[in-house]
Amino acid sequence: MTDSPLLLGIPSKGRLQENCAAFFGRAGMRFVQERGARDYRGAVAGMDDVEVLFLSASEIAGQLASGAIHMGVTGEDLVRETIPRADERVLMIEPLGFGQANVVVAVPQAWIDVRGMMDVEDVAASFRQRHGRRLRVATKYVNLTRGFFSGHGVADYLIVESLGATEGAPASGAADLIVDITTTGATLAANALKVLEDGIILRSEANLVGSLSAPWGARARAGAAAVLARIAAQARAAATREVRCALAEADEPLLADLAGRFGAGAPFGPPAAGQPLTLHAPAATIYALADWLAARGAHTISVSTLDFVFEPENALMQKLEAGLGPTPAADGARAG
Ligand SMILES: Nc1ncnc2c1ncn2[C@@H]1O[C@H](COP(=O)(O)OP(=O)(O)OP(=O)(O)O)[C@@H](O)[C@H]1O
Ligand SMILES: O=P(O)(O)OC[C@H]1O[C@H](OP(=O)(O)OP(=O)(O)O)[C@H](O)[C@@H]1O
Ligand SMILES: [Mg+2]
Repeated sequence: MTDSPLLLGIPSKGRLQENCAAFFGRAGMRFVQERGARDYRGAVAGMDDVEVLFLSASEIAGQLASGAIHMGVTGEDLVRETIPRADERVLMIEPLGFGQANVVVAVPQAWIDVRGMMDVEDVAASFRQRHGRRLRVATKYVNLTRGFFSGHGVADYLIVESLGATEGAPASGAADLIVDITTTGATLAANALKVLEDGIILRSEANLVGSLSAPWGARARAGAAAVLARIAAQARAAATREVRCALAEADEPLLADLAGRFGAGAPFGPPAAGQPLTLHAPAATIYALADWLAARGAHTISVSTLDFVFEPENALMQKLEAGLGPTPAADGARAG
């Protein structure tokens, strides 16, 4: 009986690739491609239960939906567009803080009276009368567009499916307005387009996503637990500073006061006589915390960053386990 390792989809090109590699790097995961950069399968050094597949961001969304991979990094825009009723088929485990982009409705700047979706509804209604045809929307986000337009009562329009350079469609006459993704707005501006005031369909960013239809055997779960433990430990470390100081009366009431004022904990307890006090404090509080400690006679208040803080409980793995339900009795049967 075979039990599949965790199949983890990582963007191999495009906007998300570099940030994604850097993210896993910070979490202590180094990808090994034995046959060089063109090898589309890989491993993670020191993680036997994980196999990495290098795919495009849109393929990752598709393979999470079909259950061909267990976990992957992709944009929420692709998840919502590619997977009907996405919340039944995948679990958004954690937003990753990169790959931010908005899916928006944009119209020619020359349409000065058109500011919001209500105006688009008016334009759509009068378009056939005035031009003898329906309003045309160029996009590759066909499903997101349909949902958003129907939510705003716009029905009389035609989608022109676009495979690239969507922003050029109004100028070339291929469509009248567009739905596309934007980050800086530079491409929209260069094409004399403007975003409607209520035209943000989705605020997207890269997410760590789990598949609810993949065959989650014991080995895949062990692989996920290993990956999520490092990610959680890195995230905890990034939000925390370790503060050490010499302080004569670091007793329980003082520690309670520190927790209440600054959210600072003493994970190793009150120090023994003559030993330094070690605190873990939210990064944003350390200057105020240092002042407060100094006012109480502390000296050599030393602040350091941390690489990892591992704790026995892992909220990310708990979230995944809750979404997956209990391990099926005969894991091996479907695993490859
Ligand atoms: N400014 C941006 N423009 C487009 N996508 C962005 C931007 N910023 C972040 N992204 C994210 O990157 C994802 C992948 O986009 P990208 O164009 O890099 O993919 P790709 O590798 O070209 O894939 P495909 O060949 O399937 O289009 C987007 O769906 C989105 O989630
Ligand atoms: O708001 P901006 O910062 O200008 O970015 C938006 C542009 O970037 C993306 O294209 P990309 O460069 O990924 O090329 P593609 O269309 O070939 O995927 C997107 O489709 C927009 O055209
Ligand atoms: Mg692209």
